[in-house]
Amino acid sequence: MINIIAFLGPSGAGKSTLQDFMDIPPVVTWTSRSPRVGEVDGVDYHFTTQETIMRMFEEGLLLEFTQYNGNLYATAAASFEQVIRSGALASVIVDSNGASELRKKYGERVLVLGVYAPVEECISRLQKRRDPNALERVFTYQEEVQAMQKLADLIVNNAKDNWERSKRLVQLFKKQLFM
Ligand SMILES: Nc1ncnc2c1ncn2[C@@H]1O[C@H](COP(=O)(O)OP(=O)(O)OP(=O)(O)O)[C@@H](O)[C@H]1O
Ligand SMILES: Nc1nc2c(ncn2[C@@H]2O[C@H](COP(=O)(O)O)[C@@H](O)[C@H]2O)c(=O)[nH]1
Repeated sequence: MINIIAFLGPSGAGKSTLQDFMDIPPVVTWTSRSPRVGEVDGVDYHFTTQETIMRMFEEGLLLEFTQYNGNLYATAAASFEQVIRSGALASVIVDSNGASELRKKYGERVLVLGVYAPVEECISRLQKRRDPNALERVFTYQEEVQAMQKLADLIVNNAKDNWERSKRLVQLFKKQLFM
């Protein structure tokens, strides 16, 4: 039985877009980065400080945490315990560290959904988003795609001319989960 869909892939590939489209309740993770325009605390992330995340780690409250682009990102263990206990289905966006830890802890209950797009498209999407770290974010593109290829159970090519197929694939996949 699958309880957790973990979206994995390089920055700008379209993980959040496909997560929204799939419409499976998200697990809200923690970050020390500042909110982007339009992001809401408790919805997009629990926005907090590095110190709070480190304290949560010391108190054993985290399943894992990672550093990305100068900020910390963390998943709280309790969010997943609740999903597993209730037999619900939830989705989360993580990097390869998060995906590995989820897999280690919950095995077959986790499905890793890889999302990628060509690097030049990722750059232009991040620039359109006015991301101040657009180029830094794609420095690690190659290694993130390699990690995704190793860890993902299913990979979606989310290039712009493939959008209709990406949507169809995640829709079909969601249907399967409820059958
Ligand atoms: N198939 C697509 N074609 C064109 N634009 C797309 C496509 N998918 C997503 N986008 C756009 O690309 C931008 C980045 O998408 P999104 O935020 O979903 O990426 P992400 O993988 O979650 O990125 P990050 O890890 O940096 O948060 C958004 O503006 C989104 O609307
Ligand atoms: N290991 C974890 N990685 C996470 C978590 N939450 C997000 N992420 C990763 O960070 C990037 C960047 O996110 P952004 O919102 O600043 O664009 C994201 O793509 C994920 O790969 C987490 O809790 N743990």
